[in-house]
Amino acid sequence: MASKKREIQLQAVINNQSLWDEMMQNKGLTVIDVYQAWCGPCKAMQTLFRKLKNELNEDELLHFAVNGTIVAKIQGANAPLVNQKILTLVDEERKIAAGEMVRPQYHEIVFVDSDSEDTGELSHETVDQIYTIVIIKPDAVAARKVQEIKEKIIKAGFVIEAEDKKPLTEEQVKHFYSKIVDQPDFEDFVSFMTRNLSYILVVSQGKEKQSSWDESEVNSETESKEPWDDQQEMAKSSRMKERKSLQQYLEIQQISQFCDVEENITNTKFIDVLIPDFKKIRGVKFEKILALLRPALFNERTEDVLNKIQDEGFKILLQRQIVLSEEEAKTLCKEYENKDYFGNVIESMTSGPSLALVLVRENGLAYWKQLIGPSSVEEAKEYIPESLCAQFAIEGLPINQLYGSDSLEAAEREIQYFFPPQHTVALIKPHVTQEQREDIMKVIKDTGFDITQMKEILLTEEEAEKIYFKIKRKAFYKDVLGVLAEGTSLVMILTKWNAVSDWRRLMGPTDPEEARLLSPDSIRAQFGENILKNAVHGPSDMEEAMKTISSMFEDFVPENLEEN
Ligand SMILES: Nc1ncnc2c1ncn2[C@@H]1O[C@H](COP(=O)(O)OP(=O)(O)OP(=O)(O)O)[C@@H](O)[C@H]1O
Repeated sequence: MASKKREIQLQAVINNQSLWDEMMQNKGLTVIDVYQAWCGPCKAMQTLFRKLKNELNEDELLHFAVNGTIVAKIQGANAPLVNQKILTLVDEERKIAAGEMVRPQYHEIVFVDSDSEDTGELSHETVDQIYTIVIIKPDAVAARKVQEIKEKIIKAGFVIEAEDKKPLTEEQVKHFYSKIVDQPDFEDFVSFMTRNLSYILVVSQGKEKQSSWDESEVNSETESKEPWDDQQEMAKSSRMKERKSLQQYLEIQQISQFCDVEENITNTKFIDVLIPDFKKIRGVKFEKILALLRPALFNERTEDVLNKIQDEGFKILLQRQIVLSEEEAKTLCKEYENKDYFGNVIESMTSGPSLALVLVRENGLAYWKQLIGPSSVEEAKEYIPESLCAQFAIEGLPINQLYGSDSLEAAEREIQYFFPPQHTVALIKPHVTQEQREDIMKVIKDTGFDITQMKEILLTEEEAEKIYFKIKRKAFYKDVLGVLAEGTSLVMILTKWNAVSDWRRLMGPTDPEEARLLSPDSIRAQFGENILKNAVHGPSDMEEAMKTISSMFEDFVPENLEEN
């Protein structure tokens, strides 16, 4: 570390174009601080720069533009973030100088005048958070490690801001793994990553100061000797640093072998390449709940209730009519078991079909509870007349005609119970382009399917038979084989309640011409060319689905399989 007393030239003032052009010729990393002389926080930033310059002792390195290209921008006097960014970039420059890494391809950041910045156009360039991206690798996804890894990350106090399960595109692999693109087997690696499902997590630090797993204490004595104005801020930042290495935590938990991690990301552009709508979804807590319209309400006012539910911003993911058994009714009416009318409640609950729904919305659990109101109609009418309980009360029935899960754990249990998952197979045929494949996979996910397994395969005659055994004797079978031999197909296991018939509905009629007439939103209508090149395939019943799954995915063990 440099002596604190060493005289250094901290900064050069740039106040005209030619000085700017000259500065942009600098070798290495240049930090450019744009500030107003009267601005308080900017003075604190100067202190931070002085400290970093002293500690790093890198006259050639401490800049924020690299070889004439602006590579990052931080808005506001956010000392910890600037500190972190500089340390990361300097570390990168050192590695490049030592030949340990190749210089990344920077995308130059364009500066615009403040008017256009006010429109928010550029706000995606930088963020006020430091993120870590975790890619759970395909073999770990196939081994169903995702849930365990996510739970551990959350338990350690980190926050999962966004997540997605998909095969990465070539561009995404090259972007995330830019540091290893020169390795000899990189092309094989790209092909492995693009043909299999990865799970992407964008993680932030969370608010906790010290998480339970972190036993390393910061030496506060050393820190208190630092004479800097903003030493409190710096000490806090360094304490955060102690606890925040997700990579370190994954290693301690012995799960780092399943993940690739990129830490200290302060530029959402990097994240956008992997999760394009990150800005929109970050921090948004979409929650799935089970809701129920009890028989009397279902019988009388279903449409009004469903409209109201959608007006309140809920998406109805799944719905089914179900006549409850006495035991099921007792479980769902537990809150009334001490009331003298409990017997009548159970009688009415089992008297006809209820409507079970899976609803999803931001903060869905709390929102639904508040929306439906109290459990008794009397209380609702007196205190919360706008609640659904009061508005949709049924004459002579004292209880809330709507039910909702009590907690997210209960919701998960109840959804599994009322909507047991089923597996089916989806095949995307070779004529479908990469771009169309991605569109189809998005439609599949948006319709509530989980893509549980996936493989890209050239369907030889022998492999094709595992899927098309039912039409082996048809006259057109040879033509089907011909279409499949034209290139690789994507074969997936899709999981969801009612997966077999819902997938067939989503595919649409066999002939795309007919599909465009009868079901214009279906996949075959949108992506099919003719009856042979009709984009996708799916089994016609459970038996065919299970037979295909067991022959195409030998290691796959179905989970919670529906018994019908
Ligand atoms: N009359 C036909 N002429 C040519 N090809 C056909 C004909 N009927 C079906 N096919 C092709 O054979 C595939 C399998 O036929 P099948 O009768 O099983 O169709 P499906 O059950 O409607 O659709 P899929 O099985 O593909 O989900 C179809 O997807 C289509 O590409």
